[in-house]
Amino acid sequence: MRGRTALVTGAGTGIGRAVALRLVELGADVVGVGRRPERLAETARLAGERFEATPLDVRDRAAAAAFVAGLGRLDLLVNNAGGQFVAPAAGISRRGFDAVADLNLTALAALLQAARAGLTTAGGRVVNLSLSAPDRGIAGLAHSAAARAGIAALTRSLAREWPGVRLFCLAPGTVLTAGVGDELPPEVLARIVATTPLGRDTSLAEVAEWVAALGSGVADAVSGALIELDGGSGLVSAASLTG
Ligand SMILES: CCCCC/C=C/C(=O)SCCNC(=O)CCNC(=O)[C@H](O)C(C)(C)COP(=O)(O)OP(=O)(O)OC[C@H]1O[C@@H](n2cnc3c(N)ncnc32)[C@H](O)[C@@H]1OP(=O)(O)O
Ligand SMILES: NC(=O)C1=CN([C@@H]2O[C@H](COP(=O)(O)OP(=O)(O)OC[C@H]3O[C@@H](n4cnc5c(N)ncnc54)[C@H](OP(=O)(O)O)[C@@H]3O)[C@@H](O)[C@H]2O)C=CC1
Repeated sequence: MRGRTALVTGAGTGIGRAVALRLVELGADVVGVGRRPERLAETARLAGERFEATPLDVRDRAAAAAFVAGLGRLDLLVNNAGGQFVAPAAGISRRGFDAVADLNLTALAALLQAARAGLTTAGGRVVNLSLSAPDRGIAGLAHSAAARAGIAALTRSLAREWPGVRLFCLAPGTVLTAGVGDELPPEVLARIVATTPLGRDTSLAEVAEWVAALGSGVADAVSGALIELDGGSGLVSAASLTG
């Protein structure tokens, strides 16, 4: 990855931080964004001088577009920033649905649009983070599942439209980050992991390694693919977070 520039959204915590650190380790120059400067500063401390942090809310269209345009050539874009709240569909208000759809799909699409010129110039690669089995439905995450299924469709569509740019949709199952721990009680996480065919979660290091591999060109014969990094959980039955 030496000599290549990568942009990682949500680089201050969890998966985003692990991805940023792995890319730096492999020689890339990494730009990391997120809303909380103190979280990004911690990633910067761990990563060293080839990591540059910029506080940015990806939902702020004007700021995000200006920032991405300023980067110029872009070899790798990792759209990792995302999240949601768990609620039955009947308990999700219009604002709640819009907030989750915007963060996880519409803002991501806008960032891709802004990055198109830089990615095309570089013959770049894109890894869009999603969730395992969104197209099979997730009880308790109707808004997020809809948005994440949209990411897979967006990834395929752009793979058809943007010649020379490779796009991947990487969909982890359960990755035991602090973020997921804040959203889901341990018993729910344990139940999901236990019903996974491989009987295990997906580690941060595994997600980071997949992003690095896809970003480095190992899968250059592929574009538009949905890769479910979930121990097979999506094959058995779609998850239910409501019991
Ligand atoms: C097999 C699958 C396993 C699952 C694996 C998933 C893992 C992960 O995703 S790990 C990442 C964990 N972190 C997160 O998910 C982030 C946590 N969530 C948030 O940061 C926020 O909820 C948000 C960014 C998604 C939305 O924030 P914001 O735009 O600031 O929204 P507001 O607080 O202003 O609220 C807007 C709207 O939404 C309603 N709302 C918020 N929380 C809930 C809730 N728990 N239940 C129902 N509704 C909620 C809120 O009330 C507002 O609506 P109105 O009241 O109508 O104004
Ligand atoms: N952990 C898991 O089991 C799974 C996670 N995922 C997805 O992987 C991604 C990372 O998850 P994980 O690391 O576990 O969770 P985190 O909550 O730790 O990561 C989310 C990151 O996104 C950033 N972020 C959120 N909103 C914005 C915004 N508006 N602008 C810029 N950055 C933002 C957050 O930083 P800040 O708040 O400072 O802005 C944070 O660094 C998410 O998209 C998540 O949904 C998918 C499947 C499973």
